[in-house]
Parts: sequence; structure tokens; C-alpha cells
Amino acid sequence: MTPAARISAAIEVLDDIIQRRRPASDALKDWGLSRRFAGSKDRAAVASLVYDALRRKASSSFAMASETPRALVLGMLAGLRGMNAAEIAGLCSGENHAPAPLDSDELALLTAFSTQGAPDWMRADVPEWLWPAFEQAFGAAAVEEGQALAARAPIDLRANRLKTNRDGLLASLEHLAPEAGAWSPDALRFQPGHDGRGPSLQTEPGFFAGEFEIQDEGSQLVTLLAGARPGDTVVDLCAGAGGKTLALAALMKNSGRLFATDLDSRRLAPLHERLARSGATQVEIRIPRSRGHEPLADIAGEVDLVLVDAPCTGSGTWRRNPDAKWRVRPGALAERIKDQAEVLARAARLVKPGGRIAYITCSVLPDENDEAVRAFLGRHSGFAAVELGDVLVSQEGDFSLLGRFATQYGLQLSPRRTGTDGFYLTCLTRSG
Ligand SMILES: C[S@@+](CC[C@H](N)C(=O)[O-])C[C@H]1O[C@@H](n2cnc3c(N)ncnc32)[C@H](O)[C@@H]1O
Repeated sequence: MTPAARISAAIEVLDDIIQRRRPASDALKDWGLSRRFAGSKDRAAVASLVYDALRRKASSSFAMASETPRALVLGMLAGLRGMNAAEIAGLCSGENHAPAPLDSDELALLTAFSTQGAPDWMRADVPEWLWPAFEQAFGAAAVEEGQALAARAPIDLRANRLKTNRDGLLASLEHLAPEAGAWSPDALRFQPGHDGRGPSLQTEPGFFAGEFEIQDEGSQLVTLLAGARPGDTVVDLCAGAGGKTLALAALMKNSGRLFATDLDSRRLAPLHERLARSGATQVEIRIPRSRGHEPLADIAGEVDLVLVDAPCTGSGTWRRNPDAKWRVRPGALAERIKDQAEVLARAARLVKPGGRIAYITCSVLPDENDEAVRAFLGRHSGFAAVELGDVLVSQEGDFSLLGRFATQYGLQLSPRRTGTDGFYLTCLTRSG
């Protein structure tokens, strides 16, 4: 496919996503299945155009004075990919599957491409209904924070300490030009290429050997700051596919007990194979047998650390999932807040006196973060938030620099603040 034909395809897929309110991944998959002529590079290029257009949906629609899929893709080419009006006009010939030629309005808007005068939520590419939450979280920096969440994300790796270390991995992946992460001692970073894609890391020998996992540096950091120590009894209560379980196992040096569970047992399935690759030997997966069954009842009140990687809107990962940004609804946020209260109450029953709950979300919305913690503390008088200074200085090192990203109870990371996804962490202790 020509670059112009890929743009036509992206407009078509975006139309499907918007008209039928479909997840982007489904629309892209169907498009690929019905266009057998499209090769893997074409599919990846079309996906990248679609995701870029979703990242800048609101700002493009303002600058192009239109919400059509065509306006969103053309606006993105100018606003995110930095193409000028003549370059875009050159792609829109109307021939050989290229988009139709620009009309005079489009040409004028692309020539003077600007979001000046747009409401803040549009400049920030944040859904209008969530704008008050953004302002609550970030104050005067809210627009810049939204813009940073509307950029492309790098790809981060976590060096698996059970098999290697960061320096070793920097050397063995040198051909892919990795950088050392800025915060986590285990993090390596790859910047996205011009087309938004990164290197294909899961075909590297080191991946099969368990030397690394793909994990955002923010996710690595909050896991590290949770404070798991070798020899501890630790629970990963919302383990999912086990990204944090694997990181915890490495931090604990395979010593102590580490239990992984999830309300949805199907989500745990990939963890078996990931554990085998990683060399982690102390992880015990506990499967809930039915709704309401507590698979960790035998260790209630005995756990040193319960890590709660809570179900949330994922607003902190909008760089990677721009589709989710426009799909999230107030009802879904309310549901997640209920889930968060439920999972925290479960954690409270498991932790021992003097033990700790690490409450984590990949969200920047205060209702899921400080407000969820406030509600928990109101219901559980035996718990208190750990001073952030004590969370940031641990056996893993001194992370006091992160203190400037304190919230009332914890810590808020974000693409603009730390160059990571938007993770939140609060540690809570149970009085002895
Ligand atoms: C943010 S995801 C976990 C991601 C995972 N920890 C990782 O690092 O890859 C949240 C998980 O919480 C699970 N969950 C939702 N409600 C729960 C509950 N009440 N108890 C335990 N897990 C729950 C969901 O099934 C989902 O897998």
C-alpha cells in the first residue's frame, strides 16, 4: 500500500470506530481480515495512524472545525506528525486509493493549524466530563499534563534481576539503541520511531531466556516502592497477567512467599508461562473457586505486604490506549470506585498487624486515588497512610526526588512529571 492509501484506510477504520462505538483493536482486526492484500507493515502503519488520530481527537477536531474521521486524521498529520499543508495536500490526490483532494477550507485550516482559543479540555485532549478531575489533580499544569498523555509512549523493559542486570541488558540489546531509565534501577527505554512503533523485543533471545519483561517504568517504580523484602509473605491481590508479580519475585530474590491471585482467574493464565521464563520459584498462584470465595483465607491476618494493583479507568495509560480515553463513561468510573473499595477491604483482612497495603492505580483521577484512600481510611480505623518520605527511602535506594509529586496521601507519577505512565501509589499500615 502507498502511504496515501494507508491514510485512506486509517480514515475508514476510524469511521468504523466512531460510528459503531467499537474498540479500535476490533475495528483494526476486521479491517485487516477483509483486506488480505495488506501486509504486516501496512497493518502496523494503519494502526499507528488510527491510534495517533485518537490521541489528538479533540484538538484536531477544533483545529479542523470538524469531527469527521477525515478531519481527525488530516489534523493529526499536522498536529502530531508535523506535516505541513503542502505535504498533506500532496498525499491527497484522490487517485490510487489516496484520500480525496483537500478542499479550500481544509487547505486553509491545515495551513494555519492551531488550537488557539480552544477550551482547555480540547487543547489537552481530555474528555470534557473529566476535565474538572484533571484540574483537581494537576491545577495550573492540567493542560500540559493532558498533552503529555496525548503523546506517544516509549517502550520500557524491566531487567530481571533473577537472570541479569540492567548493564548486562544494555550491552546485549545494544543493536536496538536502548537508554537507561531515569528512575527505576532496572529500567531500559526505547523511543518510538517516526511511525510510532518500537523495536520488536519479544523476538530477542534475551526475552525467551527470561532476562527481561516489557513493563512501563512507572509500573516498575511503584512496585519497587511498595517495599517487599526478601523473606516476606507478600500477596499480589489483583495480579492479572502478573506484570507486578514478576517484578516482586525479582525484588524478593526468590526468598519468602509470594501469592498471586485475581478475581478473574482467566487473567492469570499467562502468568504460568511468564513465571517459568523468569526463573521465579516462590510464587504460588491461587485461583478463586467461585464468586465470594477467598482463596487466601488460610493466610488472613498474616501477610507482610498486600499489593493492590486496583482495577481502574486506566487514565494514566492513555498514551498507550488512546481509545480508552474516549470510551470511558461516568458509569464505568463509578463501578471502578466500587471495585476499589471492595479490593481494599479484602486487602485489609489479609494484612497482619504492622504490615502494609500498597494501593496502586494506573490512573490520574483523584476519585480513584486519594479519594479512594480517604474513603478506605474512613471505614478502617486501624490503618494509616505511611509518610511519603518513608516510602521513598528504602532498601532499594533513595527516591526522595519523587517527593515533589506528593498528593495528600501518596504519590502521583505522570508522563509530564516522570516520563512514565500515570501511576498512583499510597502505602497504608495496619497498626500493631
Ligand atoms: C490493573 S489490573 C492488574 C494488572 C496486573 N497487576 C499487572 O501488573 O499486569 C487489575 C486487576 O484487578 C482484578 N480485580 C478486579 N476486582 C478485583 C477484586 N475484587 N479482587 C481481586 N482482583 C480484582 C481485575 O480482574 C484485573 O485483572
